[in-house]
Amino acid sequence: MADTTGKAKKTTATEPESVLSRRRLLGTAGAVGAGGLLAGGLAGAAGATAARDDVAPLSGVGSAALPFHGPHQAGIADPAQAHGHLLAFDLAPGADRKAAAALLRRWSATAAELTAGKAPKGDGTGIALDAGPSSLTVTFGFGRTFFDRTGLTARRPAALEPLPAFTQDALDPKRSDGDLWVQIGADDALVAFHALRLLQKQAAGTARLRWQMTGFNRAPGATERPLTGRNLMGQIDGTNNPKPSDRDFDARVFVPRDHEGADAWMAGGSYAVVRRIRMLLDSWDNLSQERQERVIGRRKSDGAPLSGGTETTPVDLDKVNPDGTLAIAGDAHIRVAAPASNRGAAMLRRAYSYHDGFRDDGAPDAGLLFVAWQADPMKGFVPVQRKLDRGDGLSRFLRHEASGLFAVPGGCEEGEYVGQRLLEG
Ligand SMILES: C=CC1=C(C)c2cc3[nH]c(cc4nc(cc5[nH]c(cc1n2)c(C)c5CCC(=O)O)C(CCC(=O)O)=C4C)c(C)c3C=C
Ligand SMILES: [Fe+2]
Repeated sequence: MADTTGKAKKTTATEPESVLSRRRLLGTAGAVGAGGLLAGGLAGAAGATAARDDVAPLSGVGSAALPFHGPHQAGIADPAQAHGHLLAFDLAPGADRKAAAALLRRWSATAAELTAGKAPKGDGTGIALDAGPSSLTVTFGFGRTFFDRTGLTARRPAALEPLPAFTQDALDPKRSDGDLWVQIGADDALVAFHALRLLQKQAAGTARLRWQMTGFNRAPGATERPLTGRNLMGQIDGTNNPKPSDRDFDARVFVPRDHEGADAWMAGGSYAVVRRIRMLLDSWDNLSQERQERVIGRRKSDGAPLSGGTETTPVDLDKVNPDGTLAIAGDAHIRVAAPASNRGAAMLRRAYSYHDGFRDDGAPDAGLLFVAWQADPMKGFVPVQRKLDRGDGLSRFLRHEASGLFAVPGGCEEGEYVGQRLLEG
C-alpha cells in the first residue's frame, strides 16, 4: 500500500488475510499442493497440526507487512529491520538478457508473495511456516558489469561509473561489486533466511552467488520506546539522516519520476553504495568515553551533539567552548560528514551491523554493512567519503573491506517485475 506521496505504508493488522494463508498451510497442505510440503520433510508436522483454524493471532512484529509493489522499491525509505542479508550474483556464462529478465520476473513474484506472508507454490522448505511477513523487504539492483553482459551497455546510467579509489580502502574484489544485488531485511531471522534461500534456489542456472553478508540491528520492541539504533561502537547511529517527511527527501534519495534519456528506466529508482566497514573494536574500546565522544562529536549516552541540547537538537558546528576550542572538533565525524561541510551532499544511511567471528589476532571481525541511498552518488556518498578519507578522526578505527555501487530501479506494480522497463524497454 502506498500513501499519496508514494511512500510505502506498513500494515499492522493483527491478522491480515495474507498472513493467514501461510500460517494455515500446515492444515491445508492437501489443498494447496502437499507435494511441495512433503518433499520438504514436513509430513509428520503436517499430520500433527492438521487443523490450524485455531491459529493464534500474530504479534505486531510478525504481522507487520511492507508492500512489495509501489513507485519505489521497499527497503529504502523504511527503517532497517532487525535482520539483513546483502547478496551479489554474477550472471552464469551464457545467461543473456532474456535469461536475466526471466530471473527478475521469478524473483519479483516470489518477493511479492513472501512480503505479503504467502507461501510460494511448491515451496517445501517450511522455514517460515509459522511466521507472518515480519516487515520483510526484498530490494533488487544492477551492478555496472550487468549491462555489458546483457548487451545493454547503451542504457547503463552514467551514475554507475566506478567509485573513485579512496586512500584508506583495503577492498577485497571477491566481496565487492557483482552483476546483480539483492538486499533482504526482516524483523524475524527465519523469514529473512527463507527469502534468501528461495531467491538463491531460483537463481540456479542463471546467476551464481558472488558474495553474501549478513547483518543485524536491534529487535523491535527491545527498548521501552522506539529509539534510534546503536552500532557496535556503542554510538547512536542514524540521528541526522534525511527523513521521509523532509521537503527534499525524495529529491535526495530517488531519481526523479520524470527522468529522461537512455537511463529513463531508473525513474523512481535510487543508487545504493554498499561498504563493508570493519571496526577496530579493540582499539576503540581502549579510548576513554570522552575521547570516543570527541571522535564522533556526539555524546555516547544519548546521542546529543557536543554543541549542546538533546539527540535531535540541530548541530552547531560554530559553537566554541569557554576555553576557545571548537565544541565539535575539526576532525569530528559529524563535522566532516555534514552536508554543510560538503556543499549540501547528503545520503540516506540504512545500515546493518555484522559479526563474523574472530580474526587470527583475536579481534572481532565485526563492523557495519553500510548502505547509503541517493539519487546520484556524485551528490551523496562520493564527495562525503572523499572528505572523510582525508580528515575524519573516526577513520583510524575503520577499515573499508568491500564495496559496491548498484542501480536500484523504481518499484513495479502487480503483474510486473523489477527492472522490466530496462529489460524489455
Ligand atoms: C560516506 C559516508 C559515511 C560513512 C562511510 C560513514 C561511516 C560510519 N559512520 C559511523 C557512525 C556515525 N555516523 C554519524 C553521522 C553521519 N555519518 C555520515 C556519513 C558516513 N558515515 C553522515 C552524513 C552523518 C550525519 C552527519 C550530520 O549531518 O550530522 C553518527 C552520528 C549520528 C547520526 O547522525 O547518524 C555516527 C555515530 C560509523 C561507525 C561508520 C563506519 C563504520
Ligand atoms: Fe557516519
